[in-house]
Amino acid sequence: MQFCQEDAGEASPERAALAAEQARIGTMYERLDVLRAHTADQLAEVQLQTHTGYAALVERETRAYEHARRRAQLSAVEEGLCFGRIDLSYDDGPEARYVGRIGLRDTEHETILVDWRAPAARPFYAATPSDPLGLTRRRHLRVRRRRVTGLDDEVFDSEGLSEGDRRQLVGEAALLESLHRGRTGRMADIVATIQSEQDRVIRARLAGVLVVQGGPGTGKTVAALHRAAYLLYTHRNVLERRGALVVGPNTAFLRYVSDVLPSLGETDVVMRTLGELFPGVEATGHDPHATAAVKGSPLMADLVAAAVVDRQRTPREAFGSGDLVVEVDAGAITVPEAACRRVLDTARKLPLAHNTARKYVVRSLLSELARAESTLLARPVQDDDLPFVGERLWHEAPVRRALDALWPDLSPQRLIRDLFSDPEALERVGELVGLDAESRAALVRDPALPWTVEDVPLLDEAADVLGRDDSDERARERRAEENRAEEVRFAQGVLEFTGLAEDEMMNAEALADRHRDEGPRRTTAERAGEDREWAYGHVIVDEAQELSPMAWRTVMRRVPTRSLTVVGDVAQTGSAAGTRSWTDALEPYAPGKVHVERLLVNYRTPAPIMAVAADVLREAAPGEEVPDSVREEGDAPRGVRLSSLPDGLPGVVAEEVAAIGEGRVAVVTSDRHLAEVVEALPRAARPGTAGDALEESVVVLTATESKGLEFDSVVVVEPDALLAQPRGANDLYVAVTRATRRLTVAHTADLPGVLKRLEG
Ligand SMILES: Nc1ncnc2c1ncn2[C@@H]1O[C@H](COP(=O)(O)OP(=O)(O)OP(=O)(O)O)[C@@H](O)[C@H]1O
Repeated sequence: MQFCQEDAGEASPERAALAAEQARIGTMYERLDVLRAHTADQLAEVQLQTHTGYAALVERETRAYEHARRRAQLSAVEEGLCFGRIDLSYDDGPEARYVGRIGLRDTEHETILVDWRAPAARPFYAATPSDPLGLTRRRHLRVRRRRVTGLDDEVFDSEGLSEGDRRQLVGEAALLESLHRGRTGRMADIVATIQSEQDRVIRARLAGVLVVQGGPGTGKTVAALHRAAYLLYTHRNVLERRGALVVGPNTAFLRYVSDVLPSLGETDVVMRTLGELFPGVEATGHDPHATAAVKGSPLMADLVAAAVVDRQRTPREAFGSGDLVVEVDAGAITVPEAACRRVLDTARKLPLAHNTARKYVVRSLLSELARAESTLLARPVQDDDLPFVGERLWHEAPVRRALDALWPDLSPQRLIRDLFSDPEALERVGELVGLDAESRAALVRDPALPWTVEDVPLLDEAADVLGRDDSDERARERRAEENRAEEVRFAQGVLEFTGLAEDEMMNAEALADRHRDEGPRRTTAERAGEDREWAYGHVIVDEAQELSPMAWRTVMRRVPTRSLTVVGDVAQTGSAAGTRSWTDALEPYAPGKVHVERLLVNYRTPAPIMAVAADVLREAAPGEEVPDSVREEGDAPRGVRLSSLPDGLPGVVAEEVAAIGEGRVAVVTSDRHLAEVVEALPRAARPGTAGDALEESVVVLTATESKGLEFDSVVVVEPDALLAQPRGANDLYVAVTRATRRLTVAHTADLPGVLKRLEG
């Protein structure tokens, strides 16, 4: 049942209902205005405080931080502050509960608006006719600029409604209205129209690995982002300290989804592509399919470990002589082979990473060299003095060079660059771990080339095996830890003294953390983003089917608690070493703790386009189900035969631009035709160039780049070339499922069999 301002008659009950809701909504906005003014006053007042001393400073900074955050939150909720109402029936009478972006209380502390993430709001999303959760009615409110423009009611009246399907949509009219809106190049939040199957995903418990598997357009991404907002709200204490990380396939995608969390009032989340997970490297390019397949394979972990051992050499391996002979100022000094071997064997057995064990190697060999020098000079030296003599020798270049050749200080970049640019080393190390000649050849690269996305997990693996000589740092940390308990006690005192503890603005641990070395200005997200070893409280991985076994190792290092949301569709896997089975990929990391939820309804693509997609899916992933489209009706997809791309494509694209009006068109092509398509459409945008390509009216993308995105109209170019790519059927499936309204397939050759439906 649905009504809006325009169709409400003079004194109709509908008009009365609108007026009543308008009054309620008006009260909420009045309250919002009061709170905003109050928060602005509080912030100004805090900023003017001039008391000195640590407690006053802490109080000022904590209050300023929280007031500023509250102010940002209050200003982000202006549009769509309240979007729903649920009516519940209790023995002692009915209750009407309003649901919105944030919670609000009136001056009497009575709740006038429930935060959408709060347990009290759950029935709004989760109730179905077969399980109404105590609701008699659910109402969606359409509000524009503080004015109630329409209502959409569902009555959960057991007398009047038949047993419904559990998957029945909630608020169908509100949902369809939001789905019909033109695309803007940025994903919007769906807080007003979350569906019950999505709500289960959003509110699932924090612990363990939640996999959200679903076909294209089933709302996996948007549900995962709402889950992040929900978790940050519900588990603020844990997540504020450890932070949350969202991993997406590329920067265009991250930009596409970047408005969702701020619109839900959450800004403190780290968003990274896989190519950015290793601080200091920003990889965007990909390796060719064959190389990517090798680099993603779990054998690479063995290869990296073996490459490190390969750099730990005896004098014979490094210089061709059994003894270590070094030319120093005093003359040639010699450490016998047996002594060298003893030091190196011991170092290899130490339970230490390579760079940490180096300290032992260097110290021990310097002592041996010091002894050798004293023999050469016939000047006996006491054992106690060896370190000093060694220290002096360390300043002689030949000594450093010799020790570096035996056990070098290695950065991950140096290890991988040296290995991949040295076919002999690759052969030596590769053979040890069982890597065949073809795979070894695929790894050889020019050291001057930039890192690829597929290199990043290898660098991360190397960093793990190499370790860092962080003994100074650790000594500092030990001292800091000793102070920490004291600081937490002190912070607790400050919180109690200032009354901040009662306001629940902050806990003592978080306050103590904030005032440690780094000072209060850096947010958790900033600190986490720069630290490779940061352990996040929760990690969300989107388009997760693209992750190789090596990439999973990288992600898992960032979340030792294994609290993850993994979002993807194994039918869309395009990358060479991508995931085919969630269980195989994830169970080893969290045995018994992997839970798969399936989303089955497609909110993006109308049924006529999904019929085309279904034919492609049978080829790409036989046995996988095509999700049901919410929208039955839609423009018929079409095939257009062109004499050539330059002659025909601009006309097809112009027709699409005209057909969709304000919306966005994507031209999706194979890697092979990319340059030709770009040339044929000189005014179309490309990702990675200035500005936001997705906000332009026409953008050209490869199938890989189009993953996770959506457009009002999609023109797929030369489908046979897409099919000919490795995992080409998956790529074509991705391409044809990006459209929200129109799909055109432009081709110069015959249409491939899977698209025969478009002939005629
Ligand atoms: N409950 C909902 N209300 C309104 N819009 C929705 C809802 N669920 C999903 N959508 C919309 O459907 C579209 C597809 O959602 P999303 O991109 O999250 O799907 P996906 O499953 O991640 O797709 P893909 O696998 O193709 O990347 C988006 O525009 C999203 O806003």
